[in-house]
Amino acid sequence: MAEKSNKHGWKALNPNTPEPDPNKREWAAVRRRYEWNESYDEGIAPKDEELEHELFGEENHVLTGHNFSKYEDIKVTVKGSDIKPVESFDEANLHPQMKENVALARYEKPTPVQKWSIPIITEGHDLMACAQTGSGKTAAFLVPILSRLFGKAKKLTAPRPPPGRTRGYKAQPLVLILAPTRELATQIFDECRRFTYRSMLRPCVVYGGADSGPQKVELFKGCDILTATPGRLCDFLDRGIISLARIRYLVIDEADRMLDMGFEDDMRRIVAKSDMEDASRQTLMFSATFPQRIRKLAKDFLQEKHLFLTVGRVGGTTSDITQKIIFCEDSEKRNTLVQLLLTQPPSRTLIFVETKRGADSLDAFLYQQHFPTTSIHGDRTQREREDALLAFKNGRSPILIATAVAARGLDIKNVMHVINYDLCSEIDEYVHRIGRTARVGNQGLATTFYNHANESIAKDLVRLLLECEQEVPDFLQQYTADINLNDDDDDDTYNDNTSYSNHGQQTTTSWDNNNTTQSQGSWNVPASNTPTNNGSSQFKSWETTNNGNNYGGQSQNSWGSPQPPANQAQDSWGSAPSSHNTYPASGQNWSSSPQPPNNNNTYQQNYQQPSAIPPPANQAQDSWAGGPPPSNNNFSMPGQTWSSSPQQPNNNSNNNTYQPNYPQTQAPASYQQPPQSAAPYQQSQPPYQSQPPPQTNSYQQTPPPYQQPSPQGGAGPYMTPQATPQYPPNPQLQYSPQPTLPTQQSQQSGWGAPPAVQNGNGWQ
Ligand SMILES: Nc1ncnc2c1ncn2[C@@H]1O[C@H](COP(=O)(O)OP(=O)(O)OP(=O)(O)O)[C@@H](O)[C@H]1O
Repeated sequence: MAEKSNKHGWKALNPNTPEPDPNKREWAAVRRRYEWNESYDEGIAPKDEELEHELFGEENHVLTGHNFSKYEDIKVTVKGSDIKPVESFDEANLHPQMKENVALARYEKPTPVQKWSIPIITEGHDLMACAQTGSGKTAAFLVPILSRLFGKAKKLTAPRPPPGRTRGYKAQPLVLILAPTRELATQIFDECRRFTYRSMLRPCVVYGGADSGPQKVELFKGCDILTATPGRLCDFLDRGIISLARIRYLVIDEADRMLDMGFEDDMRRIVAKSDMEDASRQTLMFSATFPQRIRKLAKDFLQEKHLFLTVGRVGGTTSDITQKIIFCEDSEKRNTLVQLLLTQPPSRTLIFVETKRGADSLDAFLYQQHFPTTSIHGDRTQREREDALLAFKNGRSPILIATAVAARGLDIKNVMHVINYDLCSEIDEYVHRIGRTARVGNQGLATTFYNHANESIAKDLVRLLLECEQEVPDFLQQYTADINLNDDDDDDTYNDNTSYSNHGQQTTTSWDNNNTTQSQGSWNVPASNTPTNNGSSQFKSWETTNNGNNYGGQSQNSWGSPQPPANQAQDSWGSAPSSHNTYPASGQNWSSSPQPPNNNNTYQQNYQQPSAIPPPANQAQDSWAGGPPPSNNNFSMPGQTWSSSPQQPNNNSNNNTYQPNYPQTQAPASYQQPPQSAAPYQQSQPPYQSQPPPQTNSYQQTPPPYQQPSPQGGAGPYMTPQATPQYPPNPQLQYSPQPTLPTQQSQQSGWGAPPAVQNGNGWQ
């Protein structure tokens, strides 16, 4: 969406960048790559200055940040073999052309994942590697693979067809790189263009949504390194346009996503049912997150003696991202977002929403508010998606609103701020989303709008905040109690137990009618939802569930985490607890709630302990419909009995209150009265609050005047000069103290004050 006008300092960072000419736009697949000529001698192919500038020009690439050296401190583990890491690219024994390309890319030192994966891949091992977002995983596989192939290219590559004689010709790549999104596939293709510069190897990309014609034309010019999204690749395999018979390296990027539901059939088609040979193939998997159940599944694709490399905790994130969580009801999100943008120096900002419609509607809203926005999501045409990304990259639209389609892998210079307008339900997705900022040692800010609908992710989120030494806001403090940061889930037991545990914790406490069960939420799986073995021995996944809800096909719906996503819980897990219900730590009694139990139940420590413990609302709904609680349901603390209710518990569980003066005549004989001494559970018990407690650094009644961000403040070369805001933020809604983005200054001097949360005017 084009910029409307600049009323508040936010404008296109590069306002003069022209909109793409619709007649001249070309697909990413046809971007120029180095074209080897048979007359060249290997090793001394001539330069192509224009292409070299396009591929390696500084303006297009993320440069290392101040904290690059902090990578040295991250713990690395390798399971499977003794490997000696390389400490420098010089030590890595790279092909001279690769050395030169690495230098052109300005890579001075390898990142940890590169230090280890270069020797692992060079020595011929299969690999599953997990390292933080933005830590150079793409080069970690491309550099050693291509370097090894450079010397053998003549021998290994398929002969090119004579021009115009492509009938019956099949592209036969040596390397296949699979990626889950079209944008990521084209980005990896761009990296391939860089690292194959002046070499004999020719990279190509195939991905859905774009014309297949130009992709085919490129394939028929020669394809040695193929990056693909699974759907389009399967299409080309079926049509006999591509053969995988020559594949030497299979790379599965974002492997946890690729092996999850949605891609499973395509992955089987590509790996198991194509002409790709197992014996001559080295398989490499990379991601920043790798839930245990996927690791187990991944073994089907790897040699038994594969290595497992982890840099930091699996699924962890970098401390270079300052993470801020703001309590914000849905109805206040737009308001909050505008104020948040107004209190930040304009800079490249990525806003994540949950739905495609939500993306369109927020895009339109911000545009009305004169913000230079654009959006990317699965319902936009591929042209629109590529244009949106380009506008975001070149600064014409420095605010990009995106769905999960942009969560993984995208590496865009100077994304300074990621805003989770809608928080996702899985922590791994959160890790990928916020990982679009703070790459290779740079700093970034991630702001997340949180409310009761997000409670299913709360504990994982708090764990991540604690692990990265981030501030845990008061309204999330309750989740800190039973988090043990030493409780690492990396233990890769690969056993055949298919129970879905909480990030690898093996204990799954089943849900039962006795709510004194205290573990972090698991449940008895309804019979029709049990994991099924749908084919191959290892491929155990959740199939279509009851109630017509199909949880296949979307990663956020895969049941990797122990709690079903909140909004689906009510559909298919009628008899299971809602993920809104949070249960206190082991050894604790039922902790109390600042508000009466309802569908958004949170149970906070400081609430006065009721004597009888009410069941969470929708548990009650199932177990207690139509009558008083049966005697076998004991919801009380040890040693106590269930207190009675003033009215017959009814089907509408939200109205059920359980108080001691419930007429005994309505209770079955076995139903027990509470002990005389027991205090009743009272609805009016203070401190009832419908909103979380105000923050200590909260809204000031008399805020200081709006401070224009300092002119030096800026996100680097793409910063706009600051204009006097003609549209200052509403002081009633202003953060205090002012939050700051990581400007060059603050990168050196540490962070500015975090965003505060104010409690007036419905702002929470
Ligand atoms: N050794 C290095 N020195 C400097 N920059 C590097 C180095 N290795 C990679 N980079 C740069 O770091 C950025 C991030 O790399 P890359 O996109 O491969 O990260 P990633 O680990 O795959 O991230 P994600 O998990 O988000 O996909 C890229 O711009 C890349 O060019």
